[in-house]
Amino acid sequence: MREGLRATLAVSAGFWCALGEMLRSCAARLRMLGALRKDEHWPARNLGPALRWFSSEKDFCLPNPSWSEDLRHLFHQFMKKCEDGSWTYISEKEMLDLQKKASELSFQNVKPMKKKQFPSTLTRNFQEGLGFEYAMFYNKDERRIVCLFQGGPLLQGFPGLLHGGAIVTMVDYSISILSTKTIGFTMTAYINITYKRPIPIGSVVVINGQVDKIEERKVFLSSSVHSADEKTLYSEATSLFVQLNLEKSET
Ligand SMILES: CCCCCCCCCCCCCCCC(=O)SCCNC(=O)CCNC(=O)[C@H](O)C(C)(C)COP(=O)(O)OP(=O)(O)OC[C@H]1O[C@@H](n2cnc3c(N)ncnc32)[C@H](O)[C@@H]1OP(=O)(O)O
Repeated sequence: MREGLRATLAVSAGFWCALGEMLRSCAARLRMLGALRKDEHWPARNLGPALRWFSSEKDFCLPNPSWSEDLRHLFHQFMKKCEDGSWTYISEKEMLDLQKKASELSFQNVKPMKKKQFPSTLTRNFQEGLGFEYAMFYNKDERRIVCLFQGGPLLQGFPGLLHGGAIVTMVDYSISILSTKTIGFTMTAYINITYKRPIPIGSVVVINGQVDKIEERKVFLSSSVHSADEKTLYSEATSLFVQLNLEKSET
């Protein structure tokens, strides 16, 4: 009898503990949402207009008011490098054209997307200054890409620091454009990134990507992420991109 009572008490204590934990977690979430809603930058109330579609005409790679002095300075430096033709600026239109072409591909049983079915790429789905602010430059002869990147507050991981997933997203996106421009449409087979120093939110970093080797459909690339003054090495990555085998996948 006593054993039964003890077991019942243990079960009910466990139940109340679990319920308490659940309520505390709900309260914390509500507090967080409340705090975010008070933040004037929080876009949740305004998600509709925040979505950018394939058809967007605006060049989001050009400077906007959220860009820091460092980002503007580097952007103008690279625009100068474009004057002799060694480097070319990759406009939003060029990226969207690539994306549109990619959306028309039929491979690995994925049906081509209908026009306007999906919003723009992940890196462009944030309001100005809150997510990924970047501009890219391509050097065809050297098979290199440079991405000037300023990560906003919605990309936070540890307080005040960029999330590693956001960093690798920007690296992956930059070198995916490089490999696609080098041999045609490719997909990431692997990317191996080492995070050496944390990146503060809002700071400007320079992503350098280069093609190391091409073996038939395989493109091996390496990349680094440095501070704007090149003094700090934040991350390094090696990766393999594989050219899409469209013939194989269409069968
Ligand atoms: C569509 C792109 C648009 C880009 C335009 C840009 C702008 C606009 C869109 C923006 C887009 C951003 C995009 C970001 C980049 C992603 O985020 S891509 C998404 C993440 N990646 C994926 O989901 C890929 C999933 N994996 C796959 O689909 C397939 O495994 C792959 C990678 C396409 C390769 O498959 P496959 O064509 O059947 O090739 P397969 O015969 O298996 O392998 C070919 C060779 O590669 C080797 N290989 C394959 N995988 C591996 C591996 N993991 N490790 C080592 N070797 C490997 C094989 O051993 C083989 O070597 P060889 O025997 O020839 O020497």
